[in-house]
Amino acid sequence: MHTTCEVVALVPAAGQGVRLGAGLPKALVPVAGEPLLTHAVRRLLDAGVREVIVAAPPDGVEPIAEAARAAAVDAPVRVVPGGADRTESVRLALDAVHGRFDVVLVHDAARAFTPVETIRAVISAVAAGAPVAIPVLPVADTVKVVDADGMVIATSDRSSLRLVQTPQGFTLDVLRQAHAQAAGVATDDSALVERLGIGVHTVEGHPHAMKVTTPFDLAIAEAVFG
Ligand SMILES: Nc1ccn([C@@H]2O[C@H](COP(=O)(O)OP(=O)(O)OP(=O)(O)O)[C@@H](O)[C@H]2O)c(=O)n1
Ligand SMILES: C[C@](O)(CO)[C@H](O)COP(=O)(O)O
Repeated sequence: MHTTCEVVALVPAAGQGVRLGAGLPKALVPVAGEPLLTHAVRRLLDAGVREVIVAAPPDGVEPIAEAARAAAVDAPVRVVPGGADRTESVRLALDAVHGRFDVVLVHDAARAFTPVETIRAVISAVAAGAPVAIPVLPVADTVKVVDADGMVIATSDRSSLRLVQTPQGFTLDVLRQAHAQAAGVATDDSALVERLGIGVHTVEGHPHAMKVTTPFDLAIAEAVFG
């Protein structure tokens, strides 16, 4: 990694975790005795990130701040109220970035176990000149397109398909431009950049960057990382 590279990370953690159904915001759900958010922030700091800005549920900022700050002694963390969807939460965290950074990462709290090496690979790609870099994995299953009745319309060519993970890395200018100019909600931030016609680079993702979405994912996380 470029040692002089200044990196800020935005961590959308304002989701309720409806699909997990744990009865508390997903970022606070424990694995190995610590909240998902604590694991996520610790790995970002271990990868060399200088500042972390977390988007929290607007009615629950304090417990999120506590979980984020538990990642390290004097953890350089700020917490802002998040939005109604992931895109808005990222934009609100982005609005809170002050100063000059070479790279901005956007990283789901729910991908709490992303290896430090994967985070560094994303940072290095942007530091080396990519305006945007995202970690991806190949698709292992056959993929079909279905209609509203569940009938198959087509079988996709999976050789050109990739599963997309986080952190996603950007130059600050590109991420700001994407959120200012690319209208509408998207399921990831690189899609906003695509709408500007800017090329999105990929780096190799990692199975440990799995998103904890369902109770089964949580059981896997506890079995592997607990
Ligand atoms: N309004 C929202 C919704 C989601 N997120 C964050 O975006 C990441 C990816 O979202 P997802 O895994 O879908 O989390 P939830 O929205 O909490 O899940 P669900 O859809 O099951 O409620 C999570 O870290 C989540 O906290 C956010 O910051 N603000
Ligand atoms: C950003 C993301 O993790 C990339 O795969 C994903 O798109 C988030 O989707 P979600 O439906 O909001 O969990």
